[in-house]
Amino acid sequence: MPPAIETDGLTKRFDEATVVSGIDLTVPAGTVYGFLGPNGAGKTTTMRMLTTLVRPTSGTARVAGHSIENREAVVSEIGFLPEEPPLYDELTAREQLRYITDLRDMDGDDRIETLLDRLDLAADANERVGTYSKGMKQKTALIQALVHEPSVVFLDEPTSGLDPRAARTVYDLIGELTDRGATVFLSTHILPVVERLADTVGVLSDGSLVAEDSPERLTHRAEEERTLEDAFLDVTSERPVEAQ
Ligand SMILES: Nc1ncnc2c1ncn2[C@@H]1O[C@H](COP(=O)(O)OP(=O)(O)OP(=O)(O)O)[C@@H](O)[C@H]1O
Repeated sequence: MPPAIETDGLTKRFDEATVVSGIDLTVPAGTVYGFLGPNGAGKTTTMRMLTTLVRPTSGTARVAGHSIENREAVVSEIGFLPEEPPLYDELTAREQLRYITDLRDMDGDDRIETLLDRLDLAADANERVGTYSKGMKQKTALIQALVHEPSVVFLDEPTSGLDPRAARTVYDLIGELTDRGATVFLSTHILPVVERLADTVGVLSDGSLVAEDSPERLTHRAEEERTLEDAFLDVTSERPVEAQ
């Protein structure tokens, strides 16, 4: 089976600034890739290239077997929960989600109801999105990213604004996605979650991939027992953590 995501020298420059610099990464199908990096490292820009929202300056990538040049083919295979999800304030959650399944020309009503139930949003799903709390909007956007059962899912801080119960449901959903063979590209600053869920962790710093390994190997690289947070601080700093 071809990798779910494969990049070759993926690079993005904005004017003079290189914000993503020659990234080579491979994500096998059916796995969770934890994508870490300090603020401004280039994670969102990388995700925007992989989801065809921004064109790379150079380099290439394939997602779900399609070149990212082929926007329509990639978009048909992926789900994306961006940092600032696109929702229509004047629609209800149910209308918003039906709009998405209609756009994708699918009969998704059962799946919409199942996900609304799972995320405890069913009772409010006929209220307008504009009246929702941050967490309720996040739940709506998350369902929007998953409703069409995509084979590759990009999640940018999926539990942002969610209460602990809803966050737990999201982690369960991520596990269910990979159980059925889907791939999850997960960007978050919540390192214990990455430690628990990710098969592979990639750390981006100043636009470059500075470390890539399993969470276990990243945390056991040094002699003594470390957390993923220690490893993260180490590979994203000029000096090793121990020397500070
Ligand atoms: N459209 C743009 N024009 C110019 N610079 C941009 C643009 N988009 C992003 N950048 C710059 O690219 C760099 C990387 O931004 P990006 O949003 O990809 O980082 P990030 O790793 O997602 O950060 P965070 O963890 O804070 O969300 C930043 O310096 C940002 O200012």
